Amino acid sequence: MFILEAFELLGFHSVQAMRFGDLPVWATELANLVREVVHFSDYVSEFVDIAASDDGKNAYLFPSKLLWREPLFDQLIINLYQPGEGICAHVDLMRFEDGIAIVSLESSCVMHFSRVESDAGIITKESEGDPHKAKIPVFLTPGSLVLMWGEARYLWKHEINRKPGFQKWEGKDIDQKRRTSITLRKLCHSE
Ligand SMILES: O=C(O)CCC(=O)C(=O)O
Ligand SMILES: [Fe+2]
Repeated sequence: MFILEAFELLGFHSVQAMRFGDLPVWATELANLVREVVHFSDYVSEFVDIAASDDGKNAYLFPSKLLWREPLFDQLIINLYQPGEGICAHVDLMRFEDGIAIVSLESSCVMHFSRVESDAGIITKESEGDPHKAKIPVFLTPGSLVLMWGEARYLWKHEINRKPGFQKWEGKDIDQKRRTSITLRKLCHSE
């Protein structure tokens, strides 16, 4: 992928690059791909874990009012993490609208989700008796797409702790390499 090569040529290590407004052509293409994947998710629904809609009648990866907004995204962040580097638990800033996409590249990793509210109830077996500690692990391989909207965007924090001992999947340590992520969001515009 050319962005990664460009970073290498420039000798970047840990980097965060941000872009607002009109996205570069490749990012617009990426956003179109996200839209296409979601739109045609019916075809792959048996392979992916699709969240139920608010009314429970339909299932979708992104609600259609978000999917068909224009533009879908107008802000871009590229994060480049060296082995051991990650991102602390957070909810994305409220200046961004609902509906956030993250493309995860290079090193596989585990992203953990935890409830913002401590009294949210029991979430996993492990958390029984202590919902404050509930963390839901999500394994991201190169090319994984994370879509956050509704509860996942507002009521859950996400984090990637790549400090030694924290990146395990199925009992094994994940081999830590450089990781790059591309986050696509839409800024809230005052009416
Ligand atoms: O690197 C990631 O996958 C997460 C990035 C993120 O959460 C953010 O930029 O807000
Ligand atoms: Fe985030």
